[in-house]
Amino acid sequence: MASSLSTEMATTFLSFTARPQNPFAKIRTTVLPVLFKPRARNLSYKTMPSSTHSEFIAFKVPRPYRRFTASASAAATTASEDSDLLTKIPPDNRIPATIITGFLGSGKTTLLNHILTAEHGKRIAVIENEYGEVDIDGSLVAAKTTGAEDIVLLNNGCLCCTVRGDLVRMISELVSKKKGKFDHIVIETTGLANPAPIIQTFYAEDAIFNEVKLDGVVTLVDAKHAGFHLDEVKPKGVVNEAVEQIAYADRIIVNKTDLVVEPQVASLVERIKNINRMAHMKRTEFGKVDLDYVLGIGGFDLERIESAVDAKEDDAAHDRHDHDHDHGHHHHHHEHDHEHEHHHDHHSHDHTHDPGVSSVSIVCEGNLDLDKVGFTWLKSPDACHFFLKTQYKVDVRYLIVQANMWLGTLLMERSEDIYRMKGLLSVRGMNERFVFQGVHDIFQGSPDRMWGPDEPRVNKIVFIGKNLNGEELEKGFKACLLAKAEPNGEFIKVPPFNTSPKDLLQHLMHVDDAKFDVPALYVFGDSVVDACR
Ligand SMILES: Nc1nc2c(ncn2[C@@H]2O[C@H](COP(=O)(O)OP(=O)(O)OP(=O)(O)O)[C@@H](O)[C@H]2O)c(=O)[nH]1
Repeated sequence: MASSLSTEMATTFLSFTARPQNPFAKIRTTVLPVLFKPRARNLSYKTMPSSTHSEFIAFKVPRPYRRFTASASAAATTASEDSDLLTKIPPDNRIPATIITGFLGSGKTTLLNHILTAEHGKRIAVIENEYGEVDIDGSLVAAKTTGAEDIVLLNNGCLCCTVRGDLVRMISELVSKKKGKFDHIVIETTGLANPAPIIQTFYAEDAIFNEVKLDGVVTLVDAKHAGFHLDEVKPKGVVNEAVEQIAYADRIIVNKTDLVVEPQVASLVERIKNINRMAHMKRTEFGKVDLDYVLGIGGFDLERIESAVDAKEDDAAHDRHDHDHDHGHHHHHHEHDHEHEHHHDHHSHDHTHDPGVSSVSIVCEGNLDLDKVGFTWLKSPDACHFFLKTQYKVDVRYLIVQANMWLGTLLMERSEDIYRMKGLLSVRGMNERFVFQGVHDIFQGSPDRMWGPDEPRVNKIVFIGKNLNGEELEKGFKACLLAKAEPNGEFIKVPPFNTSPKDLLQHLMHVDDAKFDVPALYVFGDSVVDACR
């Protein structure tokens, strides 16, 4: 197998309600925020298939429900013991899947046909979601003579609610029966679908997660009618699908621009930006976009966080116009002073408490104190020693055990409201940028590339969600920044050596809580050990 187990370290995304057992080949340390929800105490686990995949996942619940979870698949390995783990990120070979969503009549099928008829060399499997008895879109889709490998599956019912299981089944079947015959899956939802549960399916269902990766959510917006749908006041507790579809998007296509005048589009664009400033946006007629705009987005890839936190409308001509309208709402702008002035930031965002769905972005320079922001890496030599005794090749620098403060608490208390978030952080003592992203209570974080020698260490976070209070978020975040004088911290390096998951468990069991703040753990491996105490 791979020469280094490090290349097998896996798994990042995990829902608190699901098991972390996905062997997709990425080197990651999963960082979980505090789990203080009752359901976090009902995590279910199962044995990892015996493989060389290895993962380590840690999170902690504060007392009295403190729970530390470590997960590692047992992996017999002859891995070299180098510590250069995080630079060896192997390709993610899972099949990418794109969700196309958008309100009724916004142009989803038109875009899909454009995708299917364009020359891109990809073999695409389509899952059509037709709500109701009659398969209308099915007959409209793939107007071209599709290649032999184009596969269209139809699902009657709404994928987002009643028949999510159907999606799992359809994708599983696709993978089991047609794997190798297609390169990409495109899922067209009904116009009334809320994308959240569909997105979550890709993380909550092992059968899918192990084979398919969510590439992105593309939302079509009808330039003529969207305003009306966005305005629609729903009864309490009922979501406005048009808003939700925009909020979860990685790409927003403002379609049917031929039907409206420019100022109308511009005002719609502003409105969309207030909901989602993370997504890239384009204006189109008949869904005519370059295909790489909608396929291969990497919307959920940590490697691509930067483009999301710096998102802007992709159409330069329209950017010009939009700048004229920039009144600081949700836009951030900052200048680098190149003196690494801590806490130096110039930014603005919505300082009002928006009860609807909106975006808040925080941009500021400075180093974060992980203890405060919500993560702690092991600082004591003992702790390093202990963790590096594993064969799991966890780089202790990134073994983040304690998740207890700002971000953790935020996610714990507000996960329902936080639809999506992405961030790029400068952490004390870490030479790499730390990137993270989340969808509700699914959270993923990892070190990314090194900071450049002259690169200002600027933190950027974008939240999209309900009831966001920009001022409060900013205050909470800034409280995590180190005081200016505080040194940049040092990593402790201890050479790793091997042990089995069981030994790891035993060791952890005897670790003093006070030292590690580890009240309990689970180890996943060839043998599952539940050591909750
Ligand atoms: N004028 C104009 N019409 C468009 C454009 N894009 C799509 N249409 C038309 O709008 C109608 C609806 O487009 P579809 O692609 O079926 O929309 P949809 O989102 O799939 O619709 P539902 O399946 O009902 O949710 C069709 O008649 C399209 O030809 C556009 O940019 N301009």
